[in-house]
Amino acid sequence: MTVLALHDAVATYGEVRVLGPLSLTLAPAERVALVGRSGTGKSTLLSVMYDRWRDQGAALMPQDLGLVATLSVFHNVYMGRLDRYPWWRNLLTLVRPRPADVTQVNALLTRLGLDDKLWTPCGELSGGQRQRVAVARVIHQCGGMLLADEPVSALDGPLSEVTLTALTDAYPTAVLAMHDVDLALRYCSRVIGIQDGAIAIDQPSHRLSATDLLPLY
Ligand SMILES: Nc1ncnc2c1ncn2[C@@H]1O[C@H](COP(=O)(O)OP(=O)(O)OP(=O)(O)O)[C@@H](O)[C@H]1O
Repeated sequence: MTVLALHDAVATYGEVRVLGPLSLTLAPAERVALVGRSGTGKSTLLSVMYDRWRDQGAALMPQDLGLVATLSVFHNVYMGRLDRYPWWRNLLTLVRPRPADVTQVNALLTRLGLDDKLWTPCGELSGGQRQRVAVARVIHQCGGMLLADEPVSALDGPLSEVTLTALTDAYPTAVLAMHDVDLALRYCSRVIGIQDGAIAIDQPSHRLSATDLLPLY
């Protein structure tokens, strides 16, 4: 991956500008936390990044997860790679999953504490379980970089740590919108604080403490 850049990016809804103009660069192996008050523009910035960088391999885990409730956990995770395979392979997998795919998906689910849910429809899972399925799907996708919107907001304690470790092992280059500033400081090398659609803080994590981020909230 080369350095990625946004120059004077702007986002509007109707007549209302909610983001920018905003510029930033992202270097390979840089892990960025986006922090800031609810409604300040973090999701909007992630979607601008996804629009710009998807052709360069960016993978997105959206805040609403985008799972198919009637399909099993296996099939939802498999969907991370739908566009890699021909249509007939994907169609066959719907009816009769290949053992190699099942083994691969199951290993990921085991790491995330979900292996007993392999064939459960996603509509029958708790919020935290569904969030981990979306994490497994984006890891399975094997993109060049990760854009994730609150990937562990429904998890706590060791589960949020296990999940963030799995995500960051799979994606050395990532931008994660996070509301937990302690996790953001521990798992990310750089913190960008967003305030009213603009960058208010942009610092390496080791130079910041949770108190430094309080003015954003
Ligand atoms: N579809 C939409 N139509 C109109 N306005 C929108 C839409 N989506 C978001 N907004 C507005 O854009 C602004 C930024 O929203 P955004 O979702 O990016 O914030 P956020 O920082 O991700 O919030 P949260 O932490 O609550 O997810 C907010 O003022 C919001 O009301």
